[in-house]
Amino acid sequence: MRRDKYEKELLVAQLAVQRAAILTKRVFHEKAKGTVDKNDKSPVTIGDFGAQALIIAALQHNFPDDAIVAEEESAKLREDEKLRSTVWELVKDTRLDNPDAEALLGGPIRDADAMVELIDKGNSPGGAHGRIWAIDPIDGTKGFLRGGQYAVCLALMVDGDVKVGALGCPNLPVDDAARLTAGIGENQTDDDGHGVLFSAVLGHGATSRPLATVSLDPELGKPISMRAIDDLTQANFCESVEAGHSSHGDQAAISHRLGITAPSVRMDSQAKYGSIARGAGDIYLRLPVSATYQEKIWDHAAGDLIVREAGGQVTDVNGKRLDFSVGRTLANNKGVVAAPLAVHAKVLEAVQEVLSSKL
Ligand SMILES: Nc1ncnc2c1ncn2[C@@H]1O[C@H](COP(=O)(O)O)[C@@H](O)[C@H]1OP(=O)(O)O
Ligand SMILES: [Mg+2]
Ligand SMILES: [Mg+2]
Ligand SMILES: [Mg+2]
Repeated sequence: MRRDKYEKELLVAQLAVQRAAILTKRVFHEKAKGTVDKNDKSPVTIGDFGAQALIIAALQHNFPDDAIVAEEESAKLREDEKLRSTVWELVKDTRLDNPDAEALLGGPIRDADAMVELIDKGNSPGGAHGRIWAIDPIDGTKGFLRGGQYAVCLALMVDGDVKVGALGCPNLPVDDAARLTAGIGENQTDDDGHGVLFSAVLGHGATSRPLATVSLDPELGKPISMRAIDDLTQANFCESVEAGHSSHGDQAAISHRLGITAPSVRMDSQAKYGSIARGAGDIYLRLPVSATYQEKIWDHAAGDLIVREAGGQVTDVNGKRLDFSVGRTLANNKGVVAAPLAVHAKVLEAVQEVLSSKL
């Protein structure tokens, strides 16, 4: 079956993520310099709002009829004049160092009022109909603050199915061959050799390219694929840093059951999906810690597609594909199990054995 290549959507998504990541990197460095408060939540707040505004501006310019589900809303900015002007100062001079690319995204936002309004365009309830973009302007808040991993995430869903995904990971190595190491979740840098942009279009594979390379050529990326692994004992698995986001205990039991000897690699954000998609790691486990938490679509949409297009399978703990068609959350799913297609069933079996042994 011939599938739509979504060329313009992919290009706009890539450039929008690249532009937003310029802003998040500036915020990170200004935090380090003490220009923004290091100790409260303000760096991430500034980065979240600024990145979301820039991405929505690009989407509205190119696809004005599309709906948007984004993580943040503008209430805090409307009531805090100082925060609003801090964010605006950053947004107003964040641009791509490529005039054609910048023009494609619609150029600068008009003023601070327009910026605040753009942020609120991300309030769609989501659902199973039409074109809906999902945005997480900074995924992995804690990683961003720690100087570990975070991601700028954007995906397009059409009738509830993810068609296009882009993930900007400023602190991951550019080199696809760099295996995950224990220290990747902290004290990373976005200097030379770091910053990668993963993307995928349904039916057309997944790619990676340097986050810093701004180009109007959507074909610039190198194809990525998961590592072929038949001996699961040699697998390398990754999980959240935060014990409150997924069950480290269950994940350790699953990995033990699979005979995996390497310790887990802990890192924040959808950088985990990108990392396994390019074979830097093999398995991503996200076992629920709470019976009530519903995963958000913007935390998974891009990563789910990128892993599947790289030869992986992504399901929940019951073996169901992630269902992006039911609103702003993955209300029909529990947890995430992502692994190369050939071994996913085996991993899922271990997941279910561990979970049923707890009942
Ligand atoms: N109680 C929770 N359980 C699972 N995920 C959570 C929870 N609270 C927040 N998150 C979100 O989980 C994602 C991070 O997951 P990870 O631990 O894999 O890095 C983030 O999107 C974070 O939001 P945020 O986007 O604000 O950082
Ligand atoms: Mg998130
Ligand atoms: Mg976020
Ligand atoms: Mg958040």
